[in-house]
Amino acid sequence: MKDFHDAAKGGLSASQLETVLREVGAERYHNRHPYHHRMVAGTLSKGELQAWALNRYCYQAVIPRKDASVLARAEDPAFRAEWRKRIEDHDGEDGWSGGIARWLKLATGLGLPADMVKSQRLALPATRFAVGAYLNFCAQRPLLEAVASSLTELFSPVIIGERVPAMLAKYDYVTKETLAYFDKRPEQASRDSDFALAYVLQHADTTERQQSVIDALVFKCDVLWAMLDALMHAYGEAGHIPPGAFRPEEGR
Ligand SMILES: O=C(O)c1cc(C(=O)O)c2c(n1)C(=O)C(=O)c1cc(C(=O)O)[nH]c1-2
Repeated sequence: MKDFHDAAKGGLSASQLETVLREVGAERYHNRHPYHHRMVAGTLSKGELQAWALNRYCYQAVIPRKDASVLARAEDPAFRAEWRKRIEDHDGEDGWSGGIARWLKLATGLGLPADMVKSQRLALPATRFAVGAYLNFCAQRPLLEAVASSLTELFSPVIIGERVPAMLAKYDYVTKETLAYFDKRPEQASRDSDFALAYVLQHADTTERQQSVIDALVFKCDVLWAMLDALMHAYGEAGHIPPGAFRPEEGR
C-alpha cells in the first residue's frame, strides 16, 4: 500500500499529478472494499442491500448541499455555470425529479418505505458522521480542495459498471427499473470529473497545493470507505447494529 502523505514532494508536472490522483483511486476507492466485493459476488442478504441503500441515501441527500456550498464560494461565473449542473442532476426541476428521487426509487424497489428512507432516522451514526464530514470539508476547506474531493467520481463509472450487472444477475428481486439511478450516472460523472480534473490540474500550481489536492482525494476515499466499514460492522458477520439503527426484518 502506498502512502500519499508526501507524494507531491519536489513538485509534480500536471501529468504526474494526474497519475498520483489516479493511483489514489486505484489504491483507496471503495470498489476495493469487502462490502462491495460481497455485493458483486451476490452474497449480501436482502437486509444488507437494504441497509446499503438506506445509508447511501444520506450521501445522495447531502451532495447537492455540498455542491451549493462550493458554488457559493466560486467567483468565476463560468465555473458556477458548470458546477450548478450537479445540483440540477440531483434535485431535478422541482426537487424530486432528479438523482435523489431516483435513489429513493432504488430504496423502495428493495422494499423499504420511502418515508423511512427520507427521514434518515435509521441510518447508522457513522454514516451521518462521514457524510457530515464531507459537507464540512467542502464548506470549510479552500475551493481547490473542495473541487479535488469530488474527484472520486473519476472512478465511479468503474464501480457502477461492476455493481449494476452483478446486482441484476445475482439478486432475483433486483430489477433494471430499481437500478435506474445508475443509468445516467456514468455520463454525468464523466462530464463532472473531466471538468473537476482540468480545474485541479490547472490550479494546483505549487507543491503545497498539489499535496493539498492529493490529501483531499484521500480524505474523500476515506469518507466512502468509512461508510462501507460501518455497514459491514453493523450488518455483516459482526452484527453490531447500533441502537436506533435500521434492523432488517429477515435474518441473515
Ligand atoms: O455509486 C457510487 O459508488 C458513487 C460514488 C461517488 C463518488 O465516488 O463519490 C458518487 C456517486 N456514486 C454518485 O452517485 C454521485 O452522485 C456522486 C457525487 C459525488 C461528489 O463527490 O460530488 N460523488 C458521487
